[in-house]
Amino acid sequence: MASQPPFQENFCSIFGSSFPKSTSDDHSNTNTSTIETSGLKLPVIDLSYLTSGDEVKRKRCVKQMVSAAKEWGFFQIVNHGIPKEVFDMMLVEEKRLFDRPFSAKVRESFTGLSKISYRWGNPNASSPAQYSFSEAFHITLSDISKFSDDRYNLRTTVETYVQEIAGVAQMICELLGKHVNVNPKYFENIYELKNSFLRLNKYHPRVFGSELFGLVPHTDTSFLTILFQDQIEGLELNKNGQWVSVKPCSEALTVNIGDMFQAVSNGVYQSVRHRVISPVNMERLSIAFFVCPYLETEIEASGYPNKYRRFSFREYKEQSERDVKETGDKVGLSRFLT
Ligand SMILES: O=C(O)CCC(=O)C(=O)O
Ligand SMILES: [Fe+2]
Repeated sequence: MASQPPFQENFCSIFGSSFPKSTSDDHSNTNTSTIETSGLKLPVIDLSYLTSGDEVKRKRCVKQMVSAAKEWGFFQIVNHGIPKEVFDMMLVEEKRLFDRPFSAKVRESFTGLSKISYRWGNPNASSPAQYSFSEAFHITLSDISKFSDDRYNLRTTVETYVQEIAGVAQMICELLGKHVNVNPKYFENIYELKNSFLRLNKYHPRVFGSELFGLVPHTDTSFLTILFQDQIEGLELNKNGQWVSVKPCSEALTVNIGDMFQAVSNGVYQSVRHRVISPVNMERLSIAFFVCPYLETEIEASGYPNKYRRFSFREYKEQSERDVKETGDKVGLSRFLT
């Protein structure tokens, strides 16, 4: 039984059978050409300096991270301390999950997850450039204990993964937050933030030779996102209007600032738009961990004058969902300016 969602049929039923030559066709106002990172180098931060006992090196490491969060909104981390087996096991489980028949993946209560945890394509797309050729599972931390089917160690593998990645996220959030006087209450115990979630992404090879989006350009709604990916490229971030490709590196995790961190840092740290270009002739897998507050958490900027008005995370999410439904795109923080 087929595991792949019926992307082509779905795309053609929405937009007709004419595929765009490339997604850039629909972005006439923006510069969509990608440049290599050779000239512009995404910062790589060696986290071992944080615990080496050398205060000068520790400070330099924090400074690098702070600069990257301000200038790029993205950086890669190496020597983060998570054993390789944790990622290997997680990839095995991710593959297994996506390899299930499509009919099982869309079925309610599959593995104890709710129906909305599985997503594919983009039901809100109003143009080809808003369509994502990928499928994903959203697993909130509060869902993990509900996994009914642990035949393949899915629950234990995901629990271990989240524990490890939440530890790294905790350290980064605290360091970045402290530097710009963000209220530490936001990052008190990240592993307990049950609204945080994992998003398992599977990108399908491009069809009809067209350059299409695996994931349409977006910013993350989280405080912080930590991404693990296989060795297939495709992720691009926008720096000063240009798309810069992020080179896969087996030892590195990619970290990015989300909208909530931009808000609480009063715009000092940048939540940057990024996208995934569909791979050629092969599949691509990634796992993103999103640190999110509870729905009722009040998000307050910490600066003078405040750039953003106070809002709850629920308000932000509901507004974004409405905007996506109406326009195919999230308007984001610009709606919450003072
Ligand atoms: O798969 C990737 O490289 C990026 C994933 C991403 O941006 C997301 O899930 O929000
Ligand atoms: Fe993202």
